[in-house]
Amino acid sequence: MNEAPIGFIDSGVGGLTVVKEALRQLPHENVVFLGDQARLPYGPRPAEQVVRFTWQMANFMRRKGIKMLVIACNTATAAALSTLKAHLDIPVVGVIVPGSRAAVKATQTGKIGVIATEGTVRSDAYAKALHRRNDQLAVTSLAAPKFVPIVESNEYTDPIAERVVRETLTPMVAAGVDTLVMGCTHYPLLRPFIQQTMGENVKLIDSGAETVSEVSVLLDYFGLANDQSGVGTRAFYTTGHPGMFKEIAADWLQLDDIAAKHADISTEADHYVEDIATPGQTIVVASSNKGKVAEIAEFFANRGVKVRGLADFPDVVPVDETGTTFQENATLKAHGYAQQLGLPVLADDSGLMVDALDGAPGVFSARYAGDAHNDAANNAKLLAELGGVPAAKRTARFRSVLVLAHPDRPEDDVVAEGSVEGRIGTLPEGDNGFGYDPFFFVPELGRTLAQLTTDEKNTISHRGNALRALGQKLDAK
Ligand SMILES: O=P(O)(O)OP(=O)(O)OP(=O)(O)OC[C@H]1O[C@@H](n2cnc3c(O)ncnc32)[C@H](O)[C@@H]1O
Ligand SMILES: [Mg+2]
Repeated sequence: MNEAPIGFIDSGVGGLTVVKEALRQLPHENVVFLGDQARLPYGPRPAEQVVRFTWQMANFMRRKGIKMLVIACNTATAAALSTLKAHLDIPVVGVIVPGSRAAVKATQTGKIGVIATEGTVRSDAYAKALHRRNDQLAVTSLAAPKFVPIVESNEYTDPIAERVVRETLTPMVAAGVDTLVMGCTHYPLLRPFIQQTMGENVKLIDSGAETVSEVSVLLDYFGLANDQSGVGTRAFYTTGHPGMFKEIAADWLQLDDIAAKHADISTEADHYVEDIATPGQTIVVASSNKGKVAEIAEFFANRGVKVRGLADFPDVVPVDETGTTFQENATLKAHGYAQQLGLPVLADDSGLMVDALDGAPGVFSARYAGDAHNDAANNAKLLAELGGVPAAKRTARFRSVLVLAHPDRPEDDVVAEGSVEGRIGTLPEGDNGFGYDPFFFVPELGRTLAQLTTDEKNTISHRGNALRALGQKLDAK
């Protein structure tokens, strides 16, 4: 029995048509889905770029500890399946072969139609796969570039969708096929209009649904099935906005409690990398600041890595921050604790730099008012120092420098930094975060850092930016 999840990746929500089928055919399996909505459509993009985007999705999924990867996207299958299969040591399944196999089985007249994105049509992947099975088949391929945007904008039941489908499929109707492959996982959402246009006698092939039957066979073949009783876990990620994603997902999957999360995959390697941090791995963060540890833990949770703070090591001797720069202090902390614990350690030294105060409190941010970590006293002192300074002159930034140190390779530090620009307010706003967050106003968001969730704060904060930079450096190593 294997409890690891199956990963499904797509350029957008289309892959959900495959997930829907997986939930029906394989209810015990744990499922992770990622849609790259921020960069769709994939169809018109050059194949070389689709390969890079697909690797970023695959590397994100590897961090989730998946046991099998399903490329629930025809464009990505056509461009990237062979390279992913060649490098990954888990089974990788694309949607084109299962779709072709079903079409060969279904046709009576040998006339098969394929509708797909420009990229898939250009690759000729379906015609090749069909002809490999039977070179007598007459295959008509047609690009339907307008279908994906209609589905992604949640207009797939509108009259306008019906008109677009009718107009696009005119040449396909004229071709007189008896079987039509929906060669893009978005298209099954338009199925009623496609069937109506093609006529009741034309058999529609849902490549995604066929793929799940293949997944099911492979799970048994490789002994990877999950026999747990009850329904498996489902995790949904989108690189776009979770709001619209949830609407379509809830409608299509008929689930009302969909928790969709934003995923940032821009820092994932766009090629094969060997050392992906895998679930179960633990990182020790050299900090006794709970807020800081929570933010770093949230960042790594998205990558399946567990974070432990110094609170988990009560016997450790505190390391003094005697440096004059963030980097010196972060280095002192990372090495001091790595030596004591004999484990790789990540340290953050960070602080607030206010322009009107010549960069203060800077490295002294934690102990600005004297006692270390008295947030209320630090904030009171900050306000007093800025008394009378007008809003426009209250510009400031947070900076974070991260140092990752290895106990046995002290010369091998990985250093990364990040910052975020903002303005110091006059009244505290919000209850989240820590330190100076309630006074740190981010103009683009119209909110303070204390009004954001941990996840939201990480997407823009100095620490989030530093963590993403660190991830990139580790992947490049
Ligand atoms: O040294 P460790 O144990 O990691 O915890 P610390 O809080 O002492 O951490 P620093 O020495 O790096 O001091 C950073 C201080 O800067 C401020 N600060 C840093 N990042 C912040 C953030 O994201 N939000 C609000 N204040 C922050 C806050 O006052 C922190 O105590
Ligand atoms: Mg400190």
